[in-house]
Amino acid sequence: MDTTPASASASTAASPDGQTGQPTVVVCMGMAGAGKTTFMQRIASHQFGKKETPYIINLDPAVTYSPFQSNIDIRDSVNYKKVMEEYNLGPNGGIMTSLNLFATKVDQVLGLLEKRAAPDPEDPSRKPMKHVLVDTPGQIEAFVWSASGTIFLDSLASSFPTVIAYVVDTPRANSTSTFMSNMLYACSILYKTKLPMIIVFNKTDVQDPSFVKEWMTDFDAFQAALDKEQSNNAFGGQDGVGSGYMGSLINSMSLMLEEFYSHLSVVNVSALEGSGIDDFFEAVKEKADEFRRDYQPELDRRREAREADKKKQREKELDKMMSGMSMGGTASKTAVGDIDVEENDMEPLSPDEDSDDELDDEQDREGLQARYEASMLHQEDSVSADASFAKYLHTQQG
Ligand SMILES: Nc1nc2c(ncn2[C@@H]2O[C@H](COP(=O)(O)OP(=O)(O)OP(=O)(O)O)[C@@H](O)[C@H]2O)c(=O)[nH]1
Repeated sequence: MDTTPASASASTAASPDGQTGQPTVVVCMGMAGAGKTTFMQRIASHQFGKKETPYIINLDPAVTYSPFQSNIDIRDSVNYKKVMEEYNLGPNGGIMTSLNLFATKVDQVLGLLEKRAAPDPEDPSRKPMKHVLVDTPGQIEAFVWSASGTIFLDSLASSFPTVIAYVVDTPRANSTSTFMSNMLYACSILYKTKLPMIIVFNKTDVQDPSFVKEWMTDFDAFQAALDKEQSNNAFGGQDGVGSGYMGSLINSMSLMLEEFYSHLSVVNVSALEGSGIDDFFEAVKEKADEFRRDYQPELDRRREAREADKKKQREKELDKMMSGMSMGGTASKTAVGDIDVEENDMEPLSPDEDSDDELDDEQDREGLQARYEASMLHQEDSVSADASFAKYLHTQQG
């Protein structure tokens, strides 16, 4: 599905200071209980403390208590409990269906964001927002692997630099196997979303995070930890068979993940105590630059490819139509000619007149082709005008 909004090119628009002047969207993800909501609250209050009012979006329909006020909250539009009742769904199905229902409003969400990101003519002193913070459901799969999650992420990324903050529960990642599971999960999110990622090791007030850096940069250190766990029979299995298999699997995966690690930013924070938040925003800045440098051209390339495909398709249809017309033209001319001759009592055409007619036919064809192309162009103009108008309406409504 093409979710590229009309404003896609806005992401490269530069402000007078040479910066793009656009807010960066930070999408917080993480397994249930990793501390996403606490982290969201912490980064939001950090921004308020710097007099940089963030724009907050909550996409978790099932959250019962939110310690911060959201500018856009899925719960204002969709009643998760009613969705479960009406569609006879369990919790995960309820979240996915609520997200699907809310995805129909993605244009409105973008309209509101764009309105808020643009200067306000009525209040020229208003500071442009720097960050849009998005909270997502703890059931990551319901968001990342659902159509609606893709629609939200693609739409945001086609309008603003967008980065993923993947929050990890550090105390629960201190064994090689849980660490590896977390990293594989993060890797699959990166692979699916194709967006720059920051891994946020949270709860560092209760777990020293130094092992993280060691395991991610030093293969021997990871190997040593793995051997230690294996010798304690941490992976189970009889006569060491299970542990041997797990050990070598984790070992090969850690080699495979080396490339993944090299593309990540890693920060250690305590959402509860507030440490590491400056480092986090430094990483966001870096990743936003990376988005503009590496991801934006790819997004633009994909959009251009889609447009080239559409153009090719139109040309194909035009060719089909023209060849249909030339066949139909001959057939109908014969038929009409026959009737004309009979009904109007006209003389049959002389060979000379016939060849003149072929020439006229050719000119007609060229003229028709030109008119068709012109009308297609006009249609394109009116489509983009419609899109701009729709966008304008959204911003007016917002
Ligand atoms: N010690 C400590 N506890 C934390 C930290 N961050 C979050 N917690 C605790 O971890 C628990 C889960 O935190 P939440 O913020 O609700 O986690 P979540 O990822 O939003 O959870 P879901 O809403 O279930 O997806 C809570 O008891 C928090 O107080 C931290 O930095 N340090």
